[in-house]
Amino acid sequence: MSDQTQASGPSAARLSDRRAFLRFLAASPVMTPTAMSAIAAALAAGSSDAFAQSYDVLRAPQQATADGIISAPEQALNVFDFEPAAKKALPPAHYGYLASGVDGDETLKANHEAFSRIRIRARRLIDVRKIDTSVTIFGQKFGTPIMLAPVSSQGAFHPEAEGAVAKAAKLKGNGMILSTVGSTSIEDVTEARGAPVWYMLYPTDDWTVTEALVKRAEAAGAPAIVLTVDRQGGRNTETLFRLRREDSRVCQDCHLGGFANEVSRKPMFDDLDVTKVTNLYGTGMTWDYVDRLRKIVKGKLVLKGIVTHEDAEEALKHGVDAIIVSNHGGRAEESLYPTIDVLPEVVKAVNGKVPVLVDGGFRRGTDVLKALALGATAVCIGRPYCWGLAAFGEPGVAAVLTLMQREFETIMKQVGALRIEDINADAVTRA
Ligand SMILES: Cc1cc2nc3c(=O)[nH]c(=O)nc-3n(C[C@H](O)[C@H](O)[C@H](O)COP(=O)(O)O)c2cc1C
Ligand SMILES: CCCCCCC(=O)C(=O)O
Repeated sequence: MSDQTQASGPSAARLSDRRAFLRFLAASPVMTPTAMSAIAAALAAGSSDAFAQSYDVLRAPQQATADGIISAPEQALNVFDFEPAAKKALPPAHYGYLASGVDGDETLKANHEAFSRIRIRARRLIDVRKIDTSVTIFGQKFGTPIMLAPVSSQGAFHPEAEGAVAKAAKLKGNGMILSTVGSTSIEDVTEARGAPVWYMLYPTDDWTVTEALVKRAEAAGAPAIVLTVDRQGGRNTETLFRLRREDSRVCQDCHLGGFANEVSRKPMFDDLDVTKVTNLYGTGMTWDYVDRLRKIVKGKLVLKGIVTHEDAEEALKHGVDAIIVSNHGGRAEESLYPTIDVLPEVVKAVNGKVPVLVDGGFRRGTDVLKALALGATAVCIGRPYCWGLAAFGEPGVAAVLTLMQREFETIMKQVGALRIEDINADAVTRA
């Protein structure tokens, strides 16, 4: 039996109730209906060790990936398994958009690699049978500190786009941030999530348009407006351009008609006059813009893209309610520090005054634990849930969220943390 399965539930020997055992197995993302029936049959036959007998059945779907690419979400061992499946499912240009960093993708790679330089310190002899992974941010309670980062144009990954993501997030209790340039309106996403979502704002160069976006998001119940501030200078998405060489037709179809046309195809711009919008990213934006926004945002104002203590201090002076430490998943600048490495300086500067979230390269439950130990209130993931979406729609997203949450719960128990508040700096050390 895998350590992962063992850590996630009671062993068969301790299970007196067959139905509870089956419920536990059914919750596994690697479980299929066929495997379930075989295990149920083994149990009904009074097998002395049905769990051990059923193990081969449980693993069978994973062995069935002839080309090494999963063909069903339950075959996945971890979130990385979804990336090749997404690549297989998508046109090269769409996969290239998702996969791309900037220039040689150095920041993108560094974000995840940095986690291996942080080691975990585990405490022993703590009763970890019952743990609580919930977090409350701005009065909103989530079942997990793993939130979904804003990712634009999810219709390029799956026809159900952000709607499928929101349904999976509802199922798994994850908070969600919708991009300005999402393929789905905030009203539809809120309905699918069954709770308000945060709204990520790109600062268009037409204030009337920007103001209308904020008003619409707030009318839909968004408790937070997340201003992204890390795209002011432009970028070179080389990986995307390389893959587009294989697939130029798709991109020409999508991007015909220039920037205003491209923006107007996104539902959040419905009924807005976008003819004056030439830029989304606030090339001329300064802290005055944050002040201006602060005046019109009725709820919480969050800055996404902060990577230095200087800017974190400035953000506090300008009345910002939370910070997301982010380098846009390595899509903003080449050669940046990994976000997990700059998180401590931001946390120190903020000194507990506002929540600090972080994203970039989170792929494992241990990555999440490390960030919380370094002072993050929550973390966000971007590409992993889009891999799940692209490959399998809503069930794919749900499986990604389940796998990351399960790994996180396992490591919480292993280090002896019963609640999120128990995870502190003692849990990590530099390798
Ligand atoms: C395809 C794609 C589109 C994105 N679109 C947006 C966006 O519209 N607004 C934004 O603030 N960040 C956007 N991001 C960045 C994510 O919010 C997040 O910072 C990043 O994906 C986190 O890194 P990860 O993908 O390694 O988890 C995008 C990222 C990707 C991969
Ligand atoms: C008009 C669509 C542009 C979307 C840019 C979204 C983004 O932030 C990204 O990283 O890509």
